[in-house]
Amino acid sequence: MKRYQICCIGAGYVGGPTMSMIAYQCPHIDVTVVDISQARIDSWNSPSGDLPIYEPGLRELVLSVRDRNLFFSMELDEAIENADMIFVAVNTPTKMSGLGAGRAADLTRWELSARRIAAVATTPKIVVEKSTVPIRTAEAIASVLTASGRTHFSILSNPEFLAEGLEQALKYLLCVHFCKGTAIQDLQNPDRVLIGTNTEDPCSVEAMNVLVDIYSHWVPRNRILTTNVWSSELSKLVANSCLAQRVSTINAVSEICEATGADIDEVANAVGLDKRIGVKFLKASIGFGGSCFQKDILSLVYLCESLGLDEVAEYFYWIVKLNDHQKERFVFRIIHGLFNTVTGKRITILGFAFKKDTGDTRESSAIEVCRRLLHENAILSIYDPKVQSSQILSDLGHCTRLDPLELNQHVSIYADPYEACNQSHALVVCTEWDLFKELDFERIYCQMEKPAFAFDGRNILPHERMKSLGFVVYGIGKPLDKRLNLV
Ligand SMILES: NC(=O)c1ccc[n+]([C@@H]2O[C@H](COP(=O)([O-])OP(=O)(O)OC[C@H]3O[C@@H](n4cnc5c(N)ncnc54)[C@H](O)[C@@H]3O)[C@@H](O)[C@H]2O)c1
Ligand SMILES: O=c1ccn([C@@H]2O[C@H](COP(=O)(O)OP(=O)(O)O[C@H]3O[C@H](CO)[C@@H](O)[C@H](O)[C@H]3O)[C@@H](O)[C@H]2O)c(=O)[nH]1
Repeated sequence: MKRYQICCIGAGYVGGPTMSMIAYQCPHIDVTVVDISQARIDSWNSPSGDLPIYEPGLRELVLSVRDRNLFFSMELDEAIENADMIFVAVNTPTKMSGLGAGRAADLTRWELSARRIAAVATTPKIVVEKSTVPIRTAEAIASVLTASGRTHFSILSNPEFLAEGLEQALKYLLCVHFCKGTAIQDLQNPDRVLIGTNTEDPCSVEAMNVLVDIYSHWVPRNRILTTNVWSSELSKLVANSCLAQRVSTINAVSEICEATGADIDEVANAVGLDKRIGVKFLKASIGFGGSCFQKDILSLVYLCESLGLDEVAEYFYWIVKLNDHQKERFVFRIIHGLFNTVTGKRITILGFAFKKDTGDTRESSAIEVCRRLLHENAILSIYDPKVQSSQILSDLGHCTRLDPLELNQHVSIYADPYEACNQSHALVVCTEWDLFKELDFERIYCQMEKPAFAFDGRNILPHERMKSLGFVVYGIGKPLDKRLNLV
């Protein structure tokens, strides 16, 4: 009997991990992940397990199913034709030019994928929207797919809610055998899986049931929500906007704290203990990053503007504006703190990823902090335990437009945090890596120029201990150190 065949177009942060999980949980299904990037596919197939994405536990998961019922391939047409179900998990970044530039999601890759499916498929397919897309995309894609009239397509929306990094991604994706502790509990109880379909079309409902069955192999049935397609598409954008809105709210409050002497962690705790509010996503920071929040909020803003809902658009847009403001004011604190000039001063950047436990730098706040400091002629020493040097240089080259030679004169990347701190005027924490909490600050203090400054953009360092060693410490939303120059 022919085994059920799934194909996923897009072997990225979503396609790779989610398909690995389906393959692991459903050994009776063959899953083929395809991509146009040879480098990505080669990396997913790397014999040493040197995957294109760093995600704790992912390597073990992939190695346990790769070449059993999980395959990574460049043969798009073959995988599409063989598939019963096709997930589309290509990137949908913000448009950079043309109509809706800076707001609308760029659906070029999605449409290209749909056209490829339409051109190749000769047997009925279930097509699953895994990428985050604007509301009514499924409708547009249906027109592209059905135009050829060669076969039948059922289109489902199944937005992905996984968050990168250990705590969130593992809870959703990774299984009992690869991780221990609370992640197991969380894994067995993912918040929800959302499947949107055209409930008036019996074929679509049948397709939805097939997808529900697949998820039911490891997700409790009451956590699998089925809605109409538009609710599903909109829910994804709204979920990210709500999460980001919490971060922007607490970051706004952090500025009030600094102006008044209140402590942001105390306030967040007091507020979050109200069960109606909850403690999660109330950690003040240098601003949210990552490939999703800003892009998805802007997509929602664009939708509202297109619908003439200007006040609603403005409301959501302020989440992003506040985020930009938070990054800007963090850099101002550094410059003012260092006596209003950082020219020629060595500044150590601790962490470059957009959050801990990932090597992903997309929209990382560290990029903007570094860009502004480089603009002020600072010399940067950067350390991140997971981000490749080439990625850091590429991100900084892109945002500063400095050529590699100029960049090399201003930026050094270190594999050791202590070396990165040598002869530095200031430590700047951009990512909340756990290892930063455990550093030997006495040793670091001795290596640094005096006065030695620490600007903690994540409030993870031991501030009081560091102050007693002699550091001048700034924490987001923390009572200000009297030794900080606040002019
Ligand atoms: N990263 C996350 O944590 C996350 C979580 C939930 C949802 N999402 C959404 O999922 C989608 C994918 O995000 P990602 O982070 O995996 O992106 P990504 O950039 O990591 O991966 C996308 C992949 O698609 C490939 N691709 C692009 N066009 C293609 C085509 N025509 N044919 C074949 N392959 C093609 C690219 O080469 C790339 O490898 C986005 O819409 C994103 O908003 C991302
Ligand atoms: O209290 C908090 C929580 C988060 N952040 C920052 O917010 C950003 C996003 O964090 P997080 O949401 O944990 O990571 P993502 O991997 O971007 O995941 C988000 O974006 C994904 C892509 O759409 C969704 O699937 C997830 O549900 C959603 O959490 C990061 O820079 C975090 O440092 C804070 O500053 N304070």
